[in-house]
Amino acid sequence: MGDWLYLVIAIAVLAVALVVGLVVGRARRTPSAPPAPAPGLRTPPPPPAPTAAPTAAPTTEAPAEIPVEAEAPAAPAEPPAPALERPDGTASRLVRLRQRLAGSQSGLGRGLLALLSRDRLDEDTWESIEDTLLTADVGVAPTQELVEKLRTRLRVEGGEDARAVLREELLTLVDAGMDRRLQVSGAEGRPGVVLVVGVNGSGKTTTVGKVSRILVAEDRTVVLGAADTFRAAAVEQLATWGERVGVDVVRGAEGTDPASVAFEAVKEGLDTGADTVIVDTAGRLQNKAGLMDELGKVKRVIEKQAPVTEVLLVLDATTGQNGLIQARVFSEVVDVTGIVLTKLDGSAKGGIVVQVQRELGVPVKLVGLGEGADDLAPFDPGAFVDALLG
Ligand SMILES: Nc1nc2c(ncn2[C@@H]2O[C@H](COP(=O)(O)OP(=O)(O)OP(=O)(O)O)[C@@H](O)[C@H]2O)c(=O)[nH]1
Repeated sequence: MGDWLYLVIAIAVLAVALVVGLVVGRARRTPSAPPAPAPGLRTPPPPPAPTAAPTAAPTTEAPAEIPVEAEAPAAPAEPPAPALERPDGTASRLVRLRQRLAGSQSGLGRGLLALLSRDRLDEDTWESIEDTLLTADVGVAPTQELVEKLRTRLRVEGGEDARAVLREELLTLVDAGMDRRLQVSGAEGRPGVVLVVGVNGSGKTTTVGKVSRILVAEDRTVVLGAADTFRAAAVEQLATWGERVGVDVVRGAEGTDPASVAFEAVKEGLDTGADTVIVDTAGRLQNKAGLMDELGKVKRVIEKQAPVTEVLLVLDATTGQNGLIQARVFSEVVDVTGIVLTKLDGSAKGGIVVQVQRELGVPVKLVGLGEGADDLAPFDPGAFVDALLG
């Protein structure tokens, strides 16, 4: 009986120990509840449960197909459309370019004023005045005229206001009365057509691009015709000018007949109701007959659809007498209606304005004053003479 009692007690103790052990073990495995967040604080969302990395089962079978969505490469993002440039408006352009003009031309006026302000205007001084004018490319006849007038006026009126007298006479020489407006509008619902001519390297293509920016700044719609098909780079250059301001450029492959490109450009201008079509041309000056053939044909073909409203001759101001000879040839081949004098920023020879107007009887309408996209300004005689006088 005593043995049985010991056995029952031992079994009971064991059973209790087993139950206690089980309860403690479960309590350790059960995570405790997170503490309640303090009032006013936001608990960050729990991090996403990590997904198990797919384990590639070593198998000889073909790999299971991966869902298309997961496998398909992301669609290539559309390249962002290039932002269109907003060209300089006329007012800010003029202020900036006047300063540049003054910087390049002030030597001539300052030189003349220094000579005219001498106490005694002897023959040597007048000779120096003539030399200064000739060096600035004013030309022989205009120089003689100016010197004669200055001599007379200063003798009669005295030399107190030499600057005012010189300003007036220079203005007369530059001919402030000429009509310098660009004819960029057509009639009867047709676009204005501007034909741009000149020898290679004078700045034709650049001028076409710059003029288109002036028109875009005035909210006009423009089409460009890259009829300088002689040089592929010129076509590319014009395409870039057009892209920058969102202007359509009609182009042909290298060697295409320039007249057909000009025709297509004007046709597009008509079809789209553009305000102005500007046609760049190749200026090969191989011989006058060839040039006449080429430009004559371009003009004739354009005029089947709309009259040419402006023929701009582009001249490089740094080429002096050479530029004048070219100007003469072009004006015999086409009816030039306006001159664009480029690279005036790189030349102190602003006097070329006077000579070229005299030679051709056509006004300088625009001046190029740098390689920047908006470095082209309408020619303003008053501002020009003021720039000369410094
Ligand atoms: N400094 C200065 N450079 C200019 C000006 N106008 C044009 N140029 C530069 O002159 C060079 C020739 O200009 P283009 O427009 O290619 O000349 P182009 O007459 O069209 O010549 P082709 O395309 O060969 O027919 C370029 O490097 C222009 O940046 C200007 O007013 N000032």
